[in-house]
Amino acid sequence: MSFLELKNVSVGFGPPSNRTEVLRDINLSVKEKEFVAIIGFSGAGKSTLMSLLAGLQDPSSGSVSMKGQPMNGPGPDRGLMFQNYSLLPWLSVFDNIKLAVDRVFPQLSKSEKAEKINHYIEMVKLGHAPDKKPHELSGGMRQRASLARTLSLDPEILLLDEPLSALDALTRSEIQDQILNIWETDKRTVVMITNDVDEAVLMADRIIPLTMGPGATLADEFIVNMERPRDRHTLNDHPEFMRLKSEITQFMMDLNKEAKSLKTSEIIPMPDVRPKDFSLPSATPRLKNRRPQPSKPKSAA
Ligand SMILES: Nc1ncnc2c1ncn2[C@@H]1O[C@H](COP(=O)(O)OP(=O)(O)OP(=O)(O)O)[C@@H](O)[C@H]1O
Repeated sequence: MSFLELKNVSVGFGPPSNRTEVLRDINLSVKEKEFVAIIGFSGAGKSTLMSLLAGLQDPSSGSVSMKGQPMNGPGPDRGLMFQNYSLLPWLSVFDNIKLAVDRVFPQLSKSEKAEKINHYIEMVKLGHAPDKKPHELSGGMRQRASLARTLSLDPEILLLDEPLSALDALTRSEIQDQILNIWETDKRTVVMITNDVDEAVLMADRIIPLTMGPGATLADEFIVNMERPRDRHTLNDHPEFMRLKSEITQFMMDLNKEAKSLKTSEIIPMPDVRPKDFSLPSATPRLKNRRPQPSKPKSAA
């Protein structure tokens, strides 16, 4: 049985007379403890797909299920992490996480909650900053606080929606390593959306491209057959990394080219309409009068 499953799912927005089908005929089956990356271009429908997996969006047709049960709205068993950190600005790192822990684990004592919160703060290496407010943190630290909050809910599946795309390359690598460490130690199921081929190959077991929208669907998957833990320092020389990177990049470029050629073939022929001449007969002399006219040379008497 699949842990998470989408069957023939389509999602459309707008009234029937002006409907846009964003996702069409999506089939996805994620196994428990698997790390799946979905890669796609901006605007393809990646966030819509993530909202479906989180239970924030209902499919227009088809079914979404987790552990064999139909998905009914969002729940703490699915930990969602976005590109924007969504921390409450007036609360410290500790209190931002506490807010979530209070909600999901009301039965825990105060000290049990504090232990749990501190455990995840340490895990994401923010042990020096539990009392800091979001505006006192760097982007990477905010994203780590957001990761700690997501993890503190003990979700069965982590849904990561381009969580690192706003970060600089070094911070991004650091948090990638932390996510991988957590995934390797805790062995949770992860679905991550990214637009970065290197990131997908470094982290995932399988990479599934999302085609260009409207009517985006999942293309054939690429299996990442590389031993773990993967060493980012030697990755660029790994033949499997090089092969996958080149094949996936080529596939995505072909998707882009195909989408562009579809768009240009959709040009609607327009009637040959010429604009009417609205100029006033008096306009030219009036304009002329604004400029000082050069005085005419006096003719010799
Ligand atoms: N609630 C909505 N109502 C109408 N259209 C929507 C809605 N949500 C998304 N869309 C449209 O669906 C398409 C896909 O949006 P989505 O945010 O899923 O793309 P994306 O791949 O995540 O983009 P990006 O990478 O730029 O965030 C867009 O054209 C968007 O305008």
